[in-house]
Amino acid sequence: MTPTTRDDCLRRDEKDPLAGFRDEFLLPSGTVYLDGNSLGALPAATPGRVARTVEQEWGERLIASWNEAGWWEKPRTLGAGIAPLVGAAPHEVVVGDGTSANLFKALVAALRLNPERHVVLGERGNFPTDLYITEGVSEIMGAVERRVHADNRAALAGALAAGDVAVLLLSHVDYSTGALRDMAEITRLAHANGTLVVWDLCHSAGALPVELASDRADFAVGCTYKYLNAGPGAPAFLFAAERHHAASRQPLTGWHGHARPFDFSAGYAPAEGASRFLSGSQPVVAAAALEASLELWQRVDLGLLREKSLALTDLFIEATRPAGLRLATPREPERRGSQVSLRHPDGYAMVRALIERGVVGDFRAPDILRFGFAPLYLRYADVFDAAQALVEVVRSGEWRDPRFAVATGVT
Ligand SMILES: Cc1ncc(COP(=O)(O)O)c(C=O)c1O
Ligand SMILES: Nc1c(O)cccc1C(=O)C[C@H](N)C(=O)O
Repeated sequence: MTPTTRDDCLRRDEKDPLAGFRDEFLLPSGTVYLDGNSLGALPAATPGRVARTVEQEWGERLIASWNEAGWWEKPRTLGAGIAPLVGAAPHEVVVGDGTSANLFKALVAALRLNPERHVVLGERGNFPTDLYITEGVSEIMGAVERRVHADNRAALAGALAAGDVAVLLLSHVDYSTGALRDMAEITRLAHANGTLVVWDLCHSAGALPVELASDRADFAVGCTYKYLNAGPGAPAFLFAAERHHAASRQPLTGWHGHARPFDFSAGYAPAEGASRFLSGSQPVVAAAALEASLELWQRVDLGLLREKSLALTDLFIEATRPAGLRLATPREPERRGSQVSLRHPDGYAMVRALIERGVVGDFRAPDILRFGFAPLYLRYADVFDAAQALVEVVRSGEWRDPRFAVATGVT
């Protein structure tokens, strides 16, 4: 049942089995933070962990820490920490580089695994880096890029049925509308047409349970700075299904992906397993922040997380109805990520006015007011208050104040 009053929400908060996690985050007071789908909140354990890496591991033990503190192994140990959150085996995930770089590696590897074909199928309206990297990969690989509407099943099936698609790249959850795609069904359809699939998990890792192995995904990439709370610019992850390990050839053949890096030999030989997707040295200090957040994430029941996420998005959708904004997010729970998007041509000013009231969401062109729901640190009462604030902003017309119309840097 969707709570309908603030008192209902307070009662839901009292019974919430995930409520205790809120105290494990450092949140500014007086703010309802609905932008954890862009930059997640700071775990309370992170500053201490980063300080330990800097002061003790680096400051005191210097070079010895590559072995003693496990720095060399971090891409694999952190990958193993992400694996249960995305339904993968520990040795199928490595951490390193950024999402864009990992997309590049995964797309090239997938194209090379399907050498008879030369089409990369992407989706219209995907996050721009996915579009741009696909463009770059296609140029370098002599491939042809096509785009379909991912949520139009007939169009997707038709594009795959052409029989020339080497690889399909999709976002599991759309960054703009929050639409959740059926990974199992789409992957099955792609495979039936001889196509490999790369999934972008930026908006699903830590937002909902993901089942890469049982859904038969080929490759996946994702960032750790949104729902996984690892901090701005934190290292990303790459999943490669075990069945592709031996034959995969990625293009950024640096020494961290070499079979025997300390032989310092003149020729490249790929490492075993997903490690062959690594390239060069990784930001160890940033990795410490990811390690701290993953320790917290190991204790999260993803079933409970999904239940609360759907309850929060449902509450927000219902409680913002009086604002009269058009819903861009699917109403059916099984088609929704952990986000609610509403449309209005003056959405930018509305979001700015809302931020002034202490409710932080964001705006995505051309007309999307976007709100992310991180179940570990959001309370039902917060969501109720945020919805009320949005209704008041829209109804009062306070967003018409000219100072809210001026675009300001990063949004
Ligand atoms: C779907 C998606 N892919 C990729 C990215 C980002 O890529 P990178 O981490 O390389 O900046 C984002 C957000 O920034 C995203 O929403
Ligand atoms: N990665 C970001 C960045 O480096 C700067 C500003 C914003 C971001 C984001 O993550 C945006 C986010 N992917 C989005 O869905 O809009």
